[in-house]
Amino acid sequence: MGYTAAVAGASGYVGGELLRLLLAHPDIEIGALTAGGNAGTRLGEHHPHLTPLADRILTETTPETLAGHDIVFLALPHGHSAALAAQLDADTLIVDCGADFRLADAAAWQKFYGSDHAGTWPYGLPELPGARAALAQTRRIAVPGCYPTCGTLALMPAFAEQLVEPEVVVVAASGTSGAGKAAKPHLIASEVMGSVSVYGVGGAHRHNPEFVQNLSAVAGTPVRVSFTPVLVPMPRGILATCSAPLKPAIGLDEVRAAYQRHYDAEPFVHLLPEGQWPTTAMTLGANTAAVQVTVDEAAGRLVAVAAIDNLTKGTAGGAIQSANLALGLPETTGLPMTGVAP
Ligand SMILES: NC(=O)C1=CN([C@@H]2O[C@H](COP(=O)(O)OP(=O)(O)OC[C@H]3O[C@@H](n4cnc5c(N)ncnc54)[C@H](OP(=O)(O)O)[C@@H]3O)[C@@H](O)[C@H]2O)C=CC1
Ligand SMILES: CC(=O)N[C@@H](CCC(=O)OP(=O)(O)O)C(=O)O
Repeated sequence: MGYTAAVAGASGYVGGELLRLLLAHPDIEIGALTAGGNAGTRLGEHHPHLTPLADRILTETTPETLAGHDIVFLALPHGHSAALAAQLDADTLIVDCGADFRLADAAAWQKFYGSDHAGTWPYGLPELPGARAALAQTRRIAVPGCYPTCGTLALMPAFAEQLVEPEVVVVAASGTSGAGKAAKPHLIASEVMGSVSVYGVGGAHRHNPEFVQNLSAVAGTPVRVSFTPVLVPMPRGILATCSAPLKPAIGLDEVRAAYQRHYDAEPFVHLLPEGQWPTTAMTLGANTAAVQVTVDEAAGRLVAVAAIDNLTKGTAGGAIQSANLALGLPETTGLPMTGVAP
């Protein structure tokens, strides 16, 4: 059976990546493509790489243009999803790539996003314990932030198997497409190109509460997270380096065995052979996460590193992976396992 999908925000980076992946999806046909100020323009003006769709005209983003599809992917700035979702059929599968429905803690939402909390939808990270069952029964999906996808996958087995204390440090480097295509003051090309910089330091980044939510749920106890994002001069990719104090008497063999138990059967999470470390390049354009873990004996810490493509596993690919589950399709349908190199 075939499904139709509308993409709202089709002129943006996430919209473009959704369309690249949907063009290869055997069960989903691409329907309406919408935008904001760029409504009325050709898709090819924004995504010249999407040749088969180049002459499609972007329409306005309204409940009417999005209605009548089986699936609606929302790739819009934060704050737009609730009003649109309220006017679409309850039967429509809505996959929100924005943050509006990710957090369960209304106070944390208010603190980090400064607006009223819209609500909470099932969280689209299928690798988390219990997530697949929730996604299989929902018509509403909140796609995770790209940093939390990467860092949570790096640390999940350590918390699921109680190997570490609930105190985490995450330093994650991202390419610039994570910020979207709209001009931002900290993304002036001549300054970004020749430098690496931190931002959102000291617990200020809005992905902090998302990390806390994910890791605390897995650990079954509140986890404190110190997260520092780093901007690097490349278009795509996130590399998260994460560490936490090991519980007494936990060694490398036990740590590796735990990661193997959790990830050996995961289609998109690749635990690398011992000694090989993730790079963003190995995940470029693929819906995969590359993960490695070791023990720093002198420091008494577990160190885990994960790499993803922020636009693929980090957003659009993860969104389609979760949508596949909600539609009852094989989870891997239409999603690339292989990247692009060099
Ligand atoms: N980039 C990433 O790596 C990730 C992004 N996300 C989230 O995905 C969403 C999309 O991000 P991204 O593609 O990077 O952002 P972009 O800035 O690249 O694209 C935003 C899209 O939304 C449209 N838009 C903007 N304002 C409005 C409006 N008022 N009404 C209707 N449409 C509007 C834009 O249309 P127009 O061209 O007409 O302005 C464009 O199509 C965001 O919520 C983002 O936080 C989530 C995880 C990772
Ligand atoms: C490099 C960069 O700027 N990255 C973005 C995160 C992208 C992401 O995951 O987006 P949302 O949580 O907004 O959906 C940022 O730090 O704001």
